[in-house]
Amino acid sequence: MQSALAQPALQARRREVSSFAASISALPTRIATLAVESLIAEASLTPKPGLVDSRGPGAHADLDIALMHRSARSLFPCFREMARAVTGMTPSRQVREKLAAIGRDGEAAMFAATGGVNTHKGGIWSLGLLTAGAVMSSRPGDAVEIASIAGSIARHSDSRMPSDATNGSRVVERYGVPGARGEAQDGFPHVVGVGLPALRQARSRGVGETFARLDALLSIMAKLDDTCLLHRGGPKALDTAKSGAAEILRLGGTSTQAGLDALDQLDIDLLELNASPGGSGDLFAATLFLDSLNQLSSGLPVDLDQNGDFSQWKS
Ligand SMILES: CC(C)(COP(=O)(O)OP(=O)(O)OC[C@H]1O[C@@H](n2cnc3c(N)ncnc32)[C@H](O)[C@@H]1O)[C@@H](O)C(=O)NCCC(=O)NCCS
Ligand SMILES: Nc1ncnc2c1ncn2[C@@H]1O[C@H](COP(=O)(O)OP(=O)(O)OP(=O)(O)O)[C@@H](O)[C@H]1O
Repeated sequence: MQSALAQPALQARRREVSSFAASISALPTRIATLAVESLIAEASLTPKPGLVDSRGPGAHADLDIALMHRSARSLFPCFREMARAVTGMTPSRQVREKLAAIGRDGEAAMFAATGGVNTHKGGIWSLGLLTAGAVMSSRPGDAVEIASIAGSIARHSDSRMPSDATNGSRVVERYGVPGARGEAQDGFPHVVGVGLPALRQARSRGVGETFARLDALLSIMAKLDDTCLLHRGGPKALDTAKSGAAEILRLGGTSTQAGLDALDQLDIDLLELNASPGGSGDLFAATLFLDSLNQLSSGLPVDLDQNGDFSQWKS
């Protein structure tokens, strides 16, 4: 029988256990919310070259910003389900196949929300794997570990993967580039080795969040073999995007007038080629996601919705 003295200690322990249980069960919701907010912040970031932003559809006649936001919100159950499914698991073929099944349902939800338009196929893939990596990581907020766990999952095979050729698989074969699958299997080098360092470096220069985000996106574009660009406009579109992005950064980035002028020119060049860096957009959203997880785990406030009205600043 419990002594009267032991009662408060027992109650405190019960409270501790139930608050731990609550924090564990809240984690999938929190992580899925950040994944959706990252996709929304990516779409809202303006002005992006070739991509949908708050000015308009870029090179995508079938897309607009409201559709991108609706699509991102439709993916909340998908990311939360992925986070729940991998809680307590380690990377394995079983995990890969479970995530793939949830991801395909997510694609169906996306197509239902958009009336059949591909808004976030690449986003489901990259953010889905990183969501799983975030749940499985023993070091919350450690971007390199999260991306490396995501890579370990992506390297397992998925026996139920459809064998039909896709836009991505065709150009991967034709041009010998890694594509979305290779990027994930390598542990997202363009997120942890390019986008995140560029975002942090731009912030440390004190340029303001919108410019820091634009510079991070351009840093990814300058290096990535983006299969969206290759599919729409072949090597010419890819070279235009890479060299145009590198030139903006060489001019000092988007917080300089010369950089902004070059950004306008790159937008015009990509629209003429009907080409858009959708893969870079996805990996930039992944960059924001890992950055927000890092801020959350450091006890810092997370505010993904920081894209000011750029048009007021621009001369
Ligand atoms: C592996 C995927 C990306 C299909 O790849 P595929 O090579 O066939 O290309 P597809 O043209 O269909 O889509 C690729 C998309 O990735 C993005 N992307 C393009 N280039 C890159 C790149 N270098 N790195 C990252 N993403 C890129 C673009 O948005 C592009 O639209 C994925 O859609 C898939 O297999 N989905 C099935 C369900 C699944 O596994 N879901 C998620 C599990 S976590
Ligand atoms: N802001 C953005 N604007 C447009 N696409 C984006 C944006 N951010 C990410 N993307 C990614 O780009 C991809 C859309 O590219 P695209 O329209 O070329 O796809 P597709 O269906 O493969 O090709 P197509 O429409 O030429 O047949 C999506 O999978 C999405 O993940």
